[in-house]
Amino acid sequence: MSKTYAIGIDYGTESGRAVLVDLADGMEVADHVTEYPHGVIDERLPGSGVRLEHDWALQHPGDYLEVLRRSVPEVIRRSGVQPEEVIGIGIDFTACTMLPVDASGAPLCFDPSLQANPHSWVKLWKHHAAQAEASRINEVAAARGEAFLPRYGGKISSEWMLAKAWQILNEAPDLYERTDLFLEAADWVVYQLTGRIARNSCTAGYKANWHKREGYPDSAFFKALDPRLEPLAATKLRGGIFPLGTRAGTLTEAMAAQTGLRPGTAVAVGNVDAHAAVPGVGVVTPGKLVMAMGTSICHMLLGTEEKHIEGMCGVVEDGIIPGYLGYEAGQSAVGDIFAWYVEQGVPAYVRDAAAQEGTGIHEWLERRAAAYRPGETGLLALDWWNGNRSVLVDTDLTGLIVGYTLQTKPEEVYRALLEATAFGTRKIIEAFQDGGVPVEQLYACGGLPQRNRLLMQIYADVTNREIKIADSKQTPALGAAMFGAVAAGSAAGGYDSIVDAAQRMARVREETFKPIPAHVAVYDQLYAEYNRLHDYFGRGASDVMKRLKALREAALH
Ligand SMILES: Nc1ncnc2c1ncn2[C@@H]1O[C@H](COP(=O)(O)OP(=O)(O)O)[C@@H](O)[C@H]1O
Ligand SMILES: O=C(CO)[C@@H](O)[C@@H](O)COP(=O)(O)O
Repeated sequence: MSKTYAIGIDYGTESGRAVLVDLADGMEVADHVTEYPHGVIDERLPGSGVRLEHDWALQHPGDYLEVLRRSVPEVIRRSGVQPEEVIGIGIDFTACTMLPVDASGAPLCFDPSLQANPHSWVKLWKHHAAQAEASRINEVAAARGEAFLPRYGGKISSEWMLAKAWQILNEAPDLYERTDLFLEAADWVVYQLTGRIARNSCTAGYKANWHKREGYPDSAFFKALDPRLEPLAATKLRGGIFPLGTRAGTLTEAMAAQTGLRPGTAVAVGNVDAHAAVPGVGVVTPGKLVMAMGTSICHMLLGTEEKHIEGMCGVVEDGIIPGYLGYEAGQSAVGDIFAWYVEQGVPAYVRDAAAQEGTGIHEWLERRAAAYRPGETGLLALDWWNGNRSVLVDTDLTGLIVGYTLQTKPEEVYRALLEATAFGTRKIIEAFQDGGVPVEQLYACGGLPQRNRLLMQIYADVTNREIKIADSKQTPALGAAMFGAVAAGSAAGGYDSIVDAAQRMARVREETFKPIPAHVAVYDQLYAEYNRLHDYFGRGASDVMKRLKALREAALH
C-alpha cells in the first residue's frame, strides 16, 4: 500500500497550527502556523468598537476558518503529498472555548444585528467574567450534594460551559433565546468540515460536566440554579456525544475545495488541545504526568481508580485514552505571565539592549536569569496573574511578588516568575500524589519547552524529577492527526486505536532535564515559603486580593 498521511490542526490561544504527518512513523512532513487575524479580543469588539469589561476574552470564529484556508493548503504544498494520500483529519482546540449558534449552525456574531453584543462572540477558554455564575453553581451543587461536583475537585470553573452559558442568560436573555445551540469551538470547526454536528466526549466531560453514564447534571439542578436553565441540557446542549477517535463525518465538497483535500476524507470528532497532546507524546498508560506548556499549563494524568482531588479540572472516564480515567489539572496563566512581563514590565533599556544584540527579550532575560543560583534573587511570586485554576479554582485571585528592593533587576523578576509557575506545578503534583493518583514520570510538550531551557531546568529542580520532552514541535497537532488516522481506520491505512497509533507515531527526545541536587535543596525551602503565601492569600486568611479587585470594579463604574 502506498504511504498514507493525516493532518492534525491544533487551535491554540494565539494561533492555529497544522501538521501533515506520515502514518508509518509520525514524522512531521510539513507544518504551518496561522496567527489568528483578530488574536484574543479582550479590549474592544471588532467593527463596533464596543469596549469589553475586565476579565473578558473573546475570539472571532472566522479566524478559525482562516486556519483551514491557509494552513491546510500550505502543508499539502510544502509536503508534496497527493491529497488522496491524506486519509484523515483531526483537530484539537483550547477549551472551554464556546460559541452560540443559530439553527443553521452559524455563529450569532456573524449576524450584523448582533455583532455589537459581546455575548454573540466566541468566549475563549480564558474568559473569566462568569465567576459570579460559577460561584453560584458551586454553592447550589454543594448544597444539593450533586454527585458530579467531587469529580471536578469540588468546584466548577468560570472558564467552563455552564458558567459561560448562564452569564449569557443573565446579561443577554434575548440573545440566549436566539441561541439554538452552545457549541465548543472544536465541535463547530468539525461541523464546518463535515456539515455534521458531533459533540466530542472530551470537551463535554471536562468542560460541561457530562458523564459517560449519567449524562449532564439533571434538569432539577439547572432549575435550582435558575428556572430558565431547566431545559438547558435537552435544548441548547442537545446532540450526540461521541468518544475520541470517532469518525464525525467526511470532508464536504465545499471544504475540500477550500483546503485542497479530497471530498470524503475522514474527519475525527474534536478534542481538547492538552488531551490530544497525551498520545502525541506517547503516553497511553497511568503514572505519567504530561504538562502541555503554553499560554497556560494543563497537567494530564491517566489513572485506574476514580479519586477526588482538590481543585482538579475533572476526572473523566475515557477522557484522554479509552479504558482509563483521565485526570486534568492546570494553571490558567504561565506563558501569559511571561508575556505580560516582557510586554508591560521590562524597562526600555532591556528592549534596546535586546534589539542591539539581535535577540528577543525573552532570550535576553533568560540568558541573564540563568546566571543566578536558586534563592539569589531574594524574590518569591504567586503565579496568579490570571487567577488560580488548580488547586484553588478561583479566578478572583491575582498575582504577587515579594522581596523587591532598590537593587532588583528585570532578569531577577523574570526568574522569579519562571520559578513561581514551577511551584504552582509542584502544588498540583503533590495534590495528585497525596490524593492517591500516582505520578511516576514527567513529560513536557507545547511551545514553552522548545523556547526556554532555563524554565525546564527550573521545573526539574523544583519538582526534583527528570523531565522528558516531546520530540514534536506541535505535539497537540500530532495527537490530533493520530485521532484523524483512527477515524480513517486501518483498512484505509490508518489505525484502529489511538494506542496503536501512539506506539508507531509518538516520540520523545533523547535529551531530558534532570534535577540538580544543590538546586533542589534551596527550592524545597522556597517552596515552603510559596506554600505559606499560597494558603494565606488563597484560602481566606487574607482576602486582600478580592478586596482590591472589588475596589477596581467600583472605580470603573
Ligand atoms: N522564550 C520564551 N520563554 C517563555 N515563554 C515564551 C517564550 N516565547 C513565547 N513564550 C510564551 O509562550 C506562549 C505561547 O505558547 P504556545 O504553546 O506556542 O501557544 P498556545 O498557548 O497558544 O498553545 C505565550 O504565552 C508566550 O508568551
Ligand atoms: O483549558 C485547557 C484544556 O483543558 C486549554 O485549552 C487552555 O488552558 C489553553 O491552553 P493553551 O495554553 O493555549 O495551550
